[in-house]
Amino acid sequence: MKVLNDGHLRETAMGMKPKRKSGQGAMMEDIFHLMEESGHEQVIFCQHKTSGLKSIIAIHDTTMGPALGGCRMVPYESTQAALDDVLRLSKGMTYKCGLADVDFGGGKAVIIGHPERDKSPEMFRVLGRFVGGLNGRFFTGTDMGTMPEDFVHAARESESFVGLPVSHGGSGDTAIPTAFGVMQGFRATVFHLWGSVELQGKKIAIQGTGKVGGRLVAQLVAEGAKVFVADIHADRARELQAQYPDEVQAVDVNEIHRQVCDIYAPCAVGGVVNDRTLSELNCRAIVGSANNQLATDRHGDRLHDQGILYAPDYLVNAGGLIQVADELKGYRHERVMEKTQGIYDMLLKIYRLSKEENLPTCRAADQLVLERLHQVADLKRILLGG
Ligand SMILES: NC(=O)c1ccc[n+]([C@@H]2O[C@H](COP(=O)([O-])OP(=O)(O)OC[C@H]3O[C@@H](n4cnc5c(N)ncnc54)[C@H](O)[C@@H]3O)[C@@H](O)[C@H]2O)c1
Repeated sequence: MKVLNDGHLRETAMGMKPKRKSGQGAMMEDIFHLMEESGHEQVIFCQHKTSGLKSIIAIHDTTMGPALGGCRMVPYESTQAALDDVLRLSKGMTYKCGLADVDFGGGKAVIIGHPERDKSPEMFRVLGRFVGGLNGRFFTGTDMGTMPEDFVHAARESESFVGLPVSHGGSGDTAIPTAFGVMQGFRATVFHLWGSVELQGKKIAIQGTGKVGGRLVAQLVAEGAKVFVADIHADRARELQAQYPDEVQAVDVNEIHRQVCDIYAPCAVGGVVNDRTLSELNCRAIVGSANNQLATDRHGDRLHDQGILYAPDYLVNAGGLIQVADELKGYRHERVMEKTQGIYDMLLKIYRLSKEENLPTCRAADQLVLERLHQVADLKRILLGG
């Protein structure tokens, strides 16, 4: 088995920047350097002239099973930017699958193009054929810039697609298990800090009140928490305040991370724990659904030094992944929720490991992923007959 590089998930995918040479052939050399640095197994470039498809598929690690990860459509400014993104995101998926205890590895696809101008059914059928050609090594579905309907076209060409509309056999809105998983994160965190899972009276600041954040507000209010909300669409936050005048307070979008509270819950964009915000935080813990909340692992170290408990985002927001992974076994909602509940125990395990070894929680989580990878690799040494 290849050994993953520790950490650096939130750094560039490759850790160290390779030298970029000019001239023909330089790109290929760089790609192998990048793949070696980040531990990738395979990178596939796909292009199709008629439909205009330009896509990169990155398979990071299949020790635990076929690679699984969304397909993003972004008008990247260069092929290199697309490559960097797909390498970073696919590696992140290995870590997410590792802690979510699903039998999948890390992968991701990107399409270079504008989601509003460049899409066509033909483009997604072509993607379907390229993904199908990987013969079950990679499964994909929606991500930024792609919609369940896009993959209805892709699914005509291969069975390697998840997250289709419910009318086409998909499992529906992943925000439901994602929010449920974040609630497990809240409970484990208050239990670790205050010895009880009760959220009654806890002050929780939610940044982003969309599909996940909006659900969290309703669930937290039902449990008696005091909730602060902020959204770049300020009307969304104000509507929630109007709906729950005694429990919810709308806050300026630039102030939410400074709110004096028990838990700060980033549920919008990544990189919110950075050089600027670190000294402005007034929370006891950070637990939220946003991907890549730490600008770099170094910011996770700083949180640890500041005594702020950080729930690793790739564990806490794994409910959506658990749902789409379950589609490939014949979707069962109860099974998804049961597995998502496991986020509670896994987070407590990370908090304990962090305390015992005086390790930042983001590094404790990475360590557990590496242990799982080694365990799975070891059991796969046993030959299956037939
Ligand atoms: N939906 C899922 O299943 C899922 C799964 C895993 C991770 N996540 C992550 O959780 C986060 C929220 O997902 P979602 O499905 O609720 O998305 P969403 O688009 O429904 O909601 C995001 C909300 O954040 C607001 N927002 C955007 N930028 C903001 C900012 N700078 N400050 C405050 N608010 C801002 C938007 O106006 C929107 O209301 C995203 O980072 C997403 O990648 C979601």
